[in-house]
Amino acid sequence: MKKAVQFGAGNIGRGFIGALLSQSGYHVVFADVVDKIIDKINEDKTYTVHVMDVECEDQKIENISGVNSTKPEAVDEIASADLVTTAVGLVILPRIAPTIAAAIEKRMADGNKEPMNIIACENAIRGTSQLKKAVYENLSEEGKAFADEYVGFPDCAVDRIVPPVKSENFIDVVVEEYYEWDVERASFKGEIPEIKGMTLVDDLMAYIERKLFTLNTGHCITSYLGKLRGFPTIDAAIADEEIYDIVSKAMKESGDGLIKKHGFDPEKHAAYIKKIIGRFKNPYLQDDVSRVGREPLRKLSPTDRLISPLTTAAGYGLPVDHLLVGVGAALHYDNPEDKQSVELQAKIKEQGVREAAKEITQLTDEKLLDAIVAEYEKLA
Ligand SMILES: NC(=O)C1=CN([C@@H]2O[C@H](COP(=O)(O)OP(=O)(O)OC[C@H]3O[C@@H](n4cnc5c(N)ncnc54)[C@H](O)[C@@H]3O)[C@@H](O)[C@H]2O)C=CC1
Ligand SMILES: O=P(O)(O)OC[C@H]1O[C@](O)(CO)[C@@H](O)[C@@H]1O
Repeated sequence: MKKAVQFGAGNIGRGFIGALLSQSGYHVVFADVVDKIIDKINEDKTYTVHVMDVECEDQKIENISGVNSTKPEAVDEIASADLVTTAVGLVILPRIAPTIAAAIEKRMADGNKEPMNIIACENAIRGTSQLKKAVYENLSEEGKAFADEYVGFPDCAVDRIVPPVKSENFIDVVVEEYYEWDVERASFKGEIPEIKGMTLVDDLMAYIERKLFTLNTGHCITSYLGKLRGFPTIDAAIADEEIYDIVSKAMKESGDGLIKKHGFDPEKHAAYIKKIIGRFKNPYLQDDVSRVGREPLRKLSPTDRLISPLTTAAGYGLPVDHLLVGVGAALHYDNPEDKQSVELQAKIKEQGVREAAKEITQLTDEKLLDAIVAEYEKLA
């Protein structure tokens, strides 16, 4: 049986990627830092994915085990794996890189020339490439040459909404029915693995931007406006007519930029937006606005879901009024439990909103910055 190591036994690890791999005939080793989860996986050897949507279904996930990712056993598991996937969060990738590098060195020492592929399933532009860079920083020169030949690093886009939902068994997960996992065909080494639900694509950047700058753009604007108006969850926020109006128009503005940039079909893109807003309304997910808005500094960075669509659309001379409202709302995000939100609010207090926004977004267009400040002030 083929073996996959899934770094991160969290929502996406258990509710999406690990589940698909197990359903595709892999033994899945979950590598995490939380022993409680690892121990439970090893004890039960199964958990349930509750698909809760228009149609509901329970899926039993089997052929699984767990390992603490910081222990030497994790290196051994990777050294004998066919596939490694991650869903740990972008900031964690550099922390798992030394373990992956050690496993590649071990494969080389063992003379194991079977190809292995590593895919980072994170919300980011080319997350796998970022992981590869960190792994190579930890490899010897021989290790790098070995990895060049036998280790593939395909980038991907991942789309499934999996919020943490309390259930009787804490390793069970609640997911929406929809999922999309687009992986760059050209970067695989060896035979491309057959995985149910994985779509091979050639123009990955278009897929990443389509997902990140449609779903994630609309989702985070819903969360920031929802938080400002006291809505606890995404479905409650999107039910507010004004929020719905701003979010759908912001997604359209982002979409118009994407259509110009990637040549998407406008009708199909409008249908894609409509489908996503329908997903935000799923009442079973009870998705907390603070989860979706988490880490606002990352979300306000130049290449992420708020600023990149803004600069793309503005670059084509297209309207960006509702994206600007989204940025203004994000700057208001105030959650004492979120380190980045605390840092954001401290920066605004210290430097004023214009200077803080300029530093965080790295925008140089003075008119856009003026408009962001105006939206921020309107929302105050
Ligand atoms: N939850 C969602 O709906 C979606 C999340 N994503 C992305 O997937 C990634 C994971 O998100 P979630 O699953 O929601 O987060 P999560 O917080 O539920 O899971 C992350 C897991 O990584 C583990 N972890 C932390 N440090 C680790 C380390 N050094 N080694 C191994 N495991 C470690 C944590 O203990 C946790 O179990 C993020 O990049 C997120 O942006 C992408 C699409 C959907
Ligand atoms: O995981 P991030 O990047 O913090 O953002 C949360 C977003 O990711 C998702 O979990 C899935 O794409 C969305 O639910 C949400 O828009």
